[in-house]
Amino acid sequence: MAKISEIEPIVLAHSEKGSATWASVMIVVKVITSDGQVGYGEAVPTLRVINVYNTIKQVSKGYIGKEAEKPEENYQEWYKQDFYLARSFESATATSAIDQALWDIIGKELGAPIYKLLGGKVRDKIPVYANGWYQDAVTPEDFAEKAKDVIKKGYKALKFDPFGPYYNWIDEKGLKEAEERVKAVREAVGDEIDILIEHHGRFNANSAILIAKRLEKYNPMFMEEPVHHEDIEGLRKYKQHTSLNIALGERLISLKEAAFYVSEGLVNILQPDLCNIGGITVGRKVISLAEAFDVEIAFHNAFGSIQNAYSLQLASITPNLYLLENFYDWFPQWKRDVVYDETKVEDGHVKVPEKPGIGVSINEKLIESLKVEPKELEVLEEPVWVVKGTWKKY
Ligand SMILES: O=C(O)C(=O)C[C@H](O)[C@H](O)CO
Ligand SMILES: [Mg+2]
Repeated sequence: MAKISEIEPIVLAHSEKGSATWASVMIVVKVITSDGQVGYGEAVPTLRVINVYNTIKQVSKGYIGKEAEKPEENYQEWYKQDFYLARSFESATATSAIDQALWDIIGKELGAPIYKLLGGKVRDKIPVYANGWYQDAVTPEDFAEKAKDVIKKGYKALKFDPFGPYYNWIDEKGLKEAEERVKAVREAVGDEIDILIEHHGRFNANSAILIAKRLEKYNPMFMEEPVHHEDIEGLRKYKQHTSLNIALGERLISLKEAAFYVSEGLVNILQPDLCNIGGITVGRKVISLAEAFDVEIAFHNAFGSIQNAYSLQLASITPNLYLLENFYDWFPQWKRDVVYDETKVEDGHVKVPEKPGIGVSINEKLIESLKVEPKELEVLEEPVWVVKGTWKKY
C-alpha cells in the first residue's frame, strides 16, 4: 500500500479579496504518496497563518511514512502523539487538512468520490444558505437591498450579523439598530425565507437574551453563537430564557467537544467545520452523533473552495442536514478558479461533485501561481471575523 511521502503546506493569496478578511488567504495542504498520487486539503487561516503553516510541517512528521489509505488509524496514532490536539486550534486544523487529503487520495485510488466511500448520497443536490452577501451594509436599507439580490439568486435562506460594533453587551440603541436591520430584511424577503442570525459569539447571556426577545417576532430560524464561545453557563441561561434554535460548532476541534454540547442539549443546529473538527474522519462521526440526538447539521463553511468541496461531499451523506453554509457567490473569483468553478450555486442548491476523492478538479497551475510566503494578517478596528464594512453603527 502506498506510503505518505510528502506533505506541503501552501499559502495562497491574491489582490482580489472576499467578504471576510480572515479568509483573504487560503492555506492548502498537498499530500503526495510513494506511488505519486496527490491529495489536497485546506486548513483555516484566521489570525494564525504563520502558526498554522508551521504546525502543518510539525504534524507532517507524524504522518510521513504512514500508509496513505489509513486516515482513521493515522488520526488515532497522531492523537497519541499530539498531547494538546483537542486543545490546539493549530494542531486541529493542520490534522484536519492532512486527513482531508488522505481521503482525497483513497477516492482517487478507488476511482470514487468520497461520498461513495461513506455509504452513498442521500441527496443529489445540496441546499445552501448565503453568507458573505452583506459586505459594506450598514443601514436597514442596505441590508434589505442586498437581501433581495440574494433571493433573486434562488437562495431560500440567508445569514447575517446585524449587531455592528456592539460587543459583550448591547444597549437600547444597539437593540433598535439590530431590530431595524432584521425587520428590513424580513420585509424584503418575505415569510418563506429562513433568516439566520449570526452573533459571532460576542455577547454575555443577559444581552443575548434581550436580543432573542427583541428579534423573535421576525421568526429567525436559528441564533448562531449567541454568547461567548466558552461561556457554557451563559449558554445554559440563554437556553432557559429563550425558545429560539441555538446554532454553534465552527470553533469545535474534537468529537468529544461536540458530544458535550449535543448531549447537554445546548445546540439545535450543529455547525462542525471540516477544517477544524478533524477532517472527514471525525466529521463523519459528528454527523452520526448529532443524528442520535435529533440535532441537525449545517457545516460551517467560510474559508476556501477546497473546504467547500469537502463540505459538499459530507453534506451529501448527511441524513440530518439542515443547510450547508455557502460564501461561493461572494468568493473572490480566484477561490472559485482553484476548483475550476465546478461547484456553482444554482437556485439555492449545489450539485454533488462526482469526480474521484474530493469530487472536483484542483487547478494546480493556479495554486503554483498564487503561492505566497506565510504572513500575518493586519489587525484593524474592525475584527477580521466580521463581514467587511459592517462593524459600524448608523
Ligand atoms: O461563517 C460563519 O459562521 C462565521 O462566523 C464567519 C463569519 O461569519 C464570516 O467569516 C464572515 O466574516
Ligand atoms: Mg459563525
